[in-house]
Amino acid sequence: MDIPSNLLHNCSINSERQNITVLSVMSPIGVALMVLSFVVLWLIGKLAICVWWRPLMLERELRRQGINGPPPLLLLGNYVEIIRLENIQRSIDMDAFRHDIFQRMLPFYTKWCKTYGRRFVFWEACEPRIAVTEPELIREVFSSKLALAFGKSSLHQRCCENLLGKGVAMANGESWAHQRRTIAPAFHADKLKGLAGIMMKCTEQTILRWETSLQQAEAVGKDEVEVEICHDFGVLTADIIACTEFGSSYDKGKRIFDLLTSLQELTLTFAHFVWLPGSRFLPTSWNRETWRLKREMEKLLKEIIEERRDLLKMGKIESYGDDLLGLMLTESEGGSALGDSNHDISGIHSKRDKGHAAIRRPCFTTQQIMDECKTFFFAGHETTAGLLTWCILLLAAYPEWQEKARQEVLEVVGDIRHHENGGRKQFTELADALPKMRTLGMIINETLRLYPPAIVITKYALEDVRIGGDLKVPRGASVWVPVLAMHMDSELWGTDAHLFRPERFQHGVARACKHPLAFMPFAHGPRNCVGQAFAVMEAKIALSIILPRYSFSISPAYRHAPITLLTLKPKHGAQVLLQRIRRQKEAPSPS
Ligand code: HEM
Repeated sequence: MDIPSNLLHNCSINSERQNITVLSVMSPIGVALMVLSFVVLWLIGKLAICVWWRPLMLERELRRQGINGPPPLLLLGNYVEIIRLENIQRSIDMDAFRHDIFQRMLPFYTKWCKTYGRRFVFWEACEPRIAVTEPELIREVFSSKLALAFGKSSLHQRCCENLLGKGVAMANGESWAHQRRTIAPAFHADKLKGLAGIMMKCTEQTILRWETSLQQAEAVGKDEVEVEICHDFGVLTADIIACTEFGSSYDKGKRIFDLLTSLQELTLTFAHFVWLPGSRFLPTSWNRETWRLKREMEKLLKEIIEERRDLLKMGKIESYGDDLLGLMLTESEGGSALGDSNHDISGIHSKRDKGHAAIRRPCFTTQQIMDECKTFFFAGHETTAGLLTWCILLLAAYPEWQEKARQEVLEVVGDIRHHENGGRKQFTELADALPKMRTLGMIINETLRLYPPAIVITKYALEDVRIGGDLKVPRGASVWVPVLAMHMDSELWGTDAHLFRPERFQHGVARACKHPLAFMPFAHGPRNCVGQAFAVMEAKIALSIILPRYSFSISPAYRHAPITLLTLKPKHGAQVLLQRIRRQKEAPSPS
């Protein structure tokens, strides 16, 4: 049927008039309210998907595969139970310097393992973690093949946002691959040798402080003094990383690290609230203090970066230098101070790599350089301080190993204080001699086995991943590897797994236990610790300077109570008694 055109015209005029009337009737406040309610509804919908719908789907998927676990609470997951069990353990000290600390450190794991088997799921807020201990599965998760499929979860990233920003340790996918390629060569053996001098000088500073205390004790007729090495090694490793990162800009670098330390303390205190959606945007006193510290720290970092750029522009320096900052600055301008950046992670080829050389090497922005600087400080400071602390505590408890290590150092490099005027040659000689210190290497490995600074490693699935043929890790779930449990597993290490026996490493790491990958203090694969060689070199240098000069025994004040505060630490500090070693035939000083 034909509709007369004038009728249609009249109709459309009428509806337009109605629309205009509706809109003109609504006040601006009404429009704003309407928009606001849409936004609120959208936010509620999004929140419901994140905290309820998606976790529900993940839980169903895992249950379908026969992976069960303790029932999670909405929003909190199993946090309440985890914290409750941890608090019980933390409130008591151990009765002796025993090393079976696994039950103490991961009480919830031991409990749920018994109920649900070794492969089970638990929830940190809205994120499921699948506990996995089969070495072959772990090998696959750490492999190059899956390096881009696993990464860091958003909860993890939120937790560390103020400390690490989007640096390599928190990056995912292609962004991670680029950052890793760029920084990895800075940690290669040839570059590290050049840092031996800094490591020696910083250790000398620590020793100077001990000397002052010893002289005061000797003045009142005592021949030993108590030192708290957890603090002292914290200062030492912070000094080393500040010098190696910023070189000549050390003073400002030190101030930055003080700010970062305060930021870390704040973050740790309030870490339990990070799962609350939006909590980090609220103007609470904690957030305001965090923002202030972050602003001040980034201002200083920018100043250091700009100063270095200006010096080069004015021709006062020939290159950006070979401290870590210098290497990254060269890269930021498209240079190649870091050389061919494909070493460590060969086998990972992102989509962009193929054929696009220009895209393959995008430059670092100033923000990225700042985030990398923060990352090196955090990743490289407490971890190595922990290694040194536990190592000296163990040597204090096992004097026969202390003496073996001392004799080895004396045989390989002698008492290093006699070469203080040796200059650069002496530093490279020391760096070259480090691999010969095999006993020290075995002691360091055994320390890292019993007291690994990172007691768990979590790998978040950025896409659906199938591992071991039978396990599908859905996107949004994580594989959770209890490193400490693997290191203490008597099936892998034998019935003496809980004992300090450095000799188990005498034929190398691969033959120390039944599976070559069961020892993983630095993780494995392309996303392992980029600073591994740096850390071992630092520890060996510090020990080879300290051991020939002093002997250690455990102080009666020491209470054995390991806890995790980012890394594994002694809760009440690490008090040892320090005594000067007087050798009968002191070699004459070359000076
Ligand atoms: C005893 C000392 C150290 C231990 C036990 C250790 C352990 C680890 C572990 C287990 C990881 C993997 C973490 C994960 O995937 O969740 C890691 C990553 C990392 N470590 Fe270390 N670390 C140590 C020292 C250092 C040092 C000295 C530096 C730098 C100066 C450093 C820089 C890094 C960086 C940048 C990453 C992230 C690598 C990436 O995601 O590609 N670490 N470390």
